[in-house]
Amino acid sequence: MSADNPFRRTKIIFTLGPATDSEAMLEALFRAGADIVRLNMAHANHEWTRTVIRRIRAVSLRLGREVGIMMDIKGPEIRTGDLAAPIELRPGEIFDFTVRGGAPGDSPEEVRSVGVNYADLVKDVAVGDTVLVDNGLIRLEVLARNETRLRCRVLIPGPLGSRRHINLPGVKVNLPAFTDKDRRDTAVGIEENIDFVALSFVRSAADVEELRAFLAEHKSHARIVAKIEDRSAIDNLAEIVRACDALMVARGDLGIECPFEELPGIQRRAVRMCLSYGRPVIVATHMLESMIQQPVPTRAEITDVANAVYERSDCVMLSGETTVGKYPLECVQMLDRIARRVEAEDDAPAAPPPELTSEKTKLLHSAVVLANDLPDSRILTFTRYGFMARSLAALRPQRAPILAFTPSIELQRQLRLLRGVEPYVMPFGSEPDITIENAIVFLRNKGLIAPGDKLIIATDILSQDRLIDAVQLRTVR
Ligand SMILES: Nc1ncnc2c1ncn2[C@@H]1O[C@H](COP(=O)(O)OP(=O)(O)O)[C@@H](O)[C@H]1O
Ligand SMILES: C=C(OP(=O)(O)O)C(=O)O
Repeated sequence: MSADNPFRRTKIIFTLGPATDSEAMLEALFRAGADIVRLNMAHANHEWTRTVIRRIRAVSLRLGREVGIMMDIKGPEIRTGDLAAPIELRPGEIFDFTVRGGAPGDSPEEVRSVGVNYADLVKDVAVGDTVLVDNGLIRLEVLARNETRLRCRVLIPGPLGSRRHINLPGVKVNLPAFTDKDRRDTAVGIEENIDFVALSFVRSAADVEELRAFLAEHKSHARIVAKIEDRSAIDNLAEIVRACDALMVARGDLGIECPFEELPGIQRRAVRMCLSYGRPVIVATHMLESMIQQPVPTRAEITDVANAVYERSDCVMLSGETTVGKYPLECVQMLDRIARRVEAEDDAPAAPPPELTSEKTKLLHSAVVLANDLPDSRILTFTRYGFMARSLAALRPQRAPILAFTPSIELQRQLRLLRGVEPYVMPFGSEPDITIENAIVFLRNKGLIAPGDKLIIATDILSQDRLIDAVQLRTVR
């Protein structure tokens, strides 16, 4: 397909923050092709959350481009508290992490300190252990501990800002998978009708099931994204992939919790496993990190993004680049540009399909085989619950986009996550044939198909009063 192909297959997620939460910036980012907005609940209060969700919906409506909203809840994540101003930690400095309101009274005047959101930190960590702060940028060694504080020595110094993430590699943290804060955050998300909940530090399938039960109890249809971030997630990868609706390779934390040289292999294995189970997969963090400060990425970053596209991930994700970065719009444009270019030249042979268990998925597989055989064809499908679109996306057609029609706006937003799927909202007609005809007229009016184009239509059709599964080949007239 040509480089001016209107359909980018790889989807773009960006994290919302002060750099991007204005109406004007949202509009620019949606026009640039952003598919999903992520809200990181480590940094968001409920008032801001509600305000920005409503703003996103209003801008979507105005532009006629519905995007998905992903609420990223923090799970068993340990963070430092708020600081009025960053503390510049010095090499060799003695520094306290305090819990249960301990210190400053508990610490001598010359020892500086910060609060931590996890009271049992002082129990889980032993003298001699390493504490890493802010994605591993700052390193401390534990010298002593009591009920209310950990006393440490700074080994690798740096500036300590507000709500910095603490990693304790190898330490089994005794926090629940789905915390009270997560429940409160998710309840707000459900009220505001979010499309995805991303659960941080998923350690087993049971963690995903706990969130699923909560969503069901609150009658939410939000899809669950399991973030794999540590060693237990890697050990239990297959069961987590089976339990979730999508996986996120959260490389920020993975690169700290596991030896960093293992990260490329872990990414490759996780993406392949998702493809083999037909689960969507997101590659996240540091994709364009240098663009937080600079308007152009490094060559290595360009290649990293391309690699995620070559691996056939569903989505690539931006974090600091769009929360606090100087060039958020340029970052989305850059991902768009790299993905389109790589997709245009990707002529790798079709990947082996995921295990096809039902007759219906076998039929859809035949539709994808046909599409791969017909240059410049498009797949059309009609989906009420997303099954058809998800199954087709999982089969990774090589070039043909999957144009998915649904009567549900919620489903349209959720389908934005899927590689190769372009979702459209359209009421369904009284008979499948009428719906297909309406879809073709819609696409022609939008200039998305032209006479002579081949359409492979995967849907059920009415035959002598019976609905039968069918794959049709039509040429646009
Ligand atoms: N809603 C927000 N409000 C203010 N700052 C934010 C927000 N979301 C993210 N940030 C800032 O952007 C940085 C990078 O974003 P992200 O990767 O989502 O966070 P983190 O690395 O803290 O998990 C954060 O460390 C934080 O300083
Ligand atoms: C996406 C990640 O999680 P967070 O930004 O929430 O720490 C990550 O660690 O890569």
